[in-house]
Amino acid sequence: MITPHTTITELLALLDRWVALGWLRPLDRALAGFFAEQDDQAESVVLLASALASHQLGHGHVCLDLAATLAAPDFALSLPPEGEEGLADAWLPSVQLAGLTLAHWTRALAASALVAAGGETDRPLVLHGERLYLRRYWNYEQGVARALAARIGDDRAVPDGLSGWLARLFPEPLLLNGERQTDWQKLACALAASSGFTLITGGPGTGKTTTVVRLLALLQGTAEQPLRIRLAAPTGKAAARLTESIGAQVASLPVNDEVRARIPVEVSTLHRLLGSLPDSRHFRHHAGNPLPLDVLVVDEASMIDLEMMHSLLAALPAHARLLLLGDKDQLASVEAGALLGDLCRHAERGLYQPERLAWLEAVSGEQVAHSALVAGEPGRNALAQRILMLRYSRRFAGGSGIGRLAEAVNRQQPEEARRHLAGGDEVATVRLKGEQDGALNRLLSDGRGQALGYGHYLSTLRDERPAVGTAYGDGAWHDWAKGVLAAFDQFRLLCAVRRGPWGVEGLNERIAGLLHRRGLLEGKEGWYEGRPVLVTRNDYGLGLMNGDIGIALRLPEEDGRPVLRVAFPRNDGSGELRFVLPSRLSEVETVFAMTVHKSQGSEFAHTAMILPEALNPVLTKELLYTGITRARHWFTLLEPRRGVFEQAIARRVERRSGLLESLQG
Ligand SMILES: Nc1ncnc2c1ncn2[C@@H]1O[C@H](COP(=O)(O)OP(=O)(O)OP(=O)(O)O)[C@@H](O)[C@H]1O
Repeated sequence: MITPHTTITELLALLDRWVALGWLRPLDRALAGFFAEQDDQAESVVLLASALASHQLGHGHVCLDLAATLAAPDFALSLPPEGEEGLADAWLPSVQLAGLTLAHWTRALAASALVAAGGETDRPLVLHGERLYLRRYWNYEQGVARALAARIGDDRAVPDGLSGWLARLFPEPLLLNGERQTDWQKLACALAASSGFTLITGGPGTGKTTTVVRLLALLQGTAEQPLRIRLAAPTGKAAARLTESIGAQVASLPVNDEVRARIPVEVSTLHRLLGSLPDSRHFRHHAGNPLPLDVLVVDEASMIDLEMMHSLLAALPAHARLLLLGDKDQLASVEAGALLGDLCRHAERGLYQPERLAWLEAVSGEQVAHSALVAGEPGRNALAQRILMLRYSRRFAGGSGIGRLAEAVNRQQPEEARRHLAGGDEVATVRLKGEQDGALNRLLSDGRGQALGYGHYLSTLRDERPAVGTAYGDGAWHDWAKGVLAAFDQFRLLCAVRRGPWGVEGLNERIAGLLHRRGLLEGKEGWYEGRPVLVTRNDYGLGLMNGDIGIALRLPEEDGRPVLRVAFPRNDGSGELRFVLPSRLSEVETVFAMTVHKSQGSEFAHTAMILPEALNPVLTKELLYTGITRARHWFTLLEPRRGVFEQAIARRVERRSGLLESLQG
């Protein structure tokens, strides 16, 4: 157990033990060892804090929150990792840290030569209140806070004729059951038209894309010079999805062709926008070489991590408008930082200044009314004036089971959520009896009712294959591959965890085996036709990004010989495919089942989510909400044990960062 008297040798032995258990990364342990060499006076609790701060980065936290760590060590540090409950209890942080007090820990850190506690710039660790940062992440957080603060203060001249434009772009009053409702989309447009920085948050189908397309029309239509507008998203998949939805929206805008032609319909990834440099965390665009644009829209902003946000803000010219779109209730990025969640912490309550609200009402002709709204305090809540939450989902309007289930989970109402799970065709739950449960196998291959399973894409693969003898280069191969990829997106199994019987790894093996047994797949190991794969690492040479999904298909070579190649969508809005030989793909894994984290930015007509048998650190209401909202038409919850769903609803992600505090000064 760690106490103020623990020696460095004892501490490093504990860290070694945690590494051996797979609880800490070798990198986290190495950092503590490095600091021990740098400072022979270092106290063991300082070295411990450095290893834990590094460990927390691997779990998405920008810093180590000392108080939260001591209050609930195992939960705060996400230990033991999923699937290892009950093992090695003596090594749990709750046991090992029991002898440490917050007062002693912060005092030791503040006194350490390794730690900047009063603005020193040459120390590798930074203590701010009860939060300990590795220097690089402190710099990112401060950089982002400074850049955002400048943009939050950036009021723009109100475009000429704003009211008229709003009336033209939003011609119909929003009616719900015959009653007039506040049109938050129109308000978001008014808010964004008068700001250099706007954040629009809303659940699935609340109209974020529609709003931004209309806003872009308004900005182009009222600009003196044509504006250079760029659209981006954190992943290729999210970019492709936005590209798809934006095209139709632009086509139906009530504006003249000149304005319409100036609204881009292509969406790139943030990496491509910034110009990623191979094998480097740096980009071609930065403060010294800013992006050549006037307006930047970033969708799926919940997936932007702190480092990316730092790079993005640095590369954005001061005059450019920035619009962030996203769903604040979704899981944050896997990397450190939960920016959207941090920035939107008060979005439900609005916190608009009375004069700002009065202006918004006057210019839009809307009445701002919602029971959750609270007025902002005079001279405060500057950030809140730039944020608008869309509150009405058109996709999940009225009686939608998926919408109601997602909302109940988001509001942490387990009983209500359970009621929605019981009702109807759209949403269903299946109680599993074991790993080889017949109902599970049927669902995976055949789906349920109209909701499809994996058998669907495999029958597309088999039945729509071009006739024998169709030549290499014939467009029929391309169309077939596109059809198979689209059919695969009709259904996906999502898992909360990677390990254990209900984790991605085991399930992928079992599903391949199942489909093989049923004669739907020719193989179940290695490369076989129909194998769906997920790219797990960016490969700039091949133009594949982490998260891209492809399917192995047999196509003819130039000489007619059939060869297995993996078809990937290009994800650049072109609708084109790229075919890659399996031998060139080293960082891929089979993806019948995928984690909820990896599914962010994607949607499937039928989404099934399987929970593990016991609660573990990753199970939170955000994870459930993100999984449920991946479903477009049908959602199925698979439960090996009753009760885990309810327990997960009761827990929230608590990402540690000081961004909001820094912004509010
Ligand atoms: N003001 C509106 N009037 C009519 N239809 C609308 C309006 N706003 C949105 N819609 C429709 O509602 C659906 C969802 O809108 P949109 O795609 O803009 O939402 P979103 O929040 O961007 O969704 P996602 O969750 O996919 O990101 C679309 O079919 C869109 O055409």
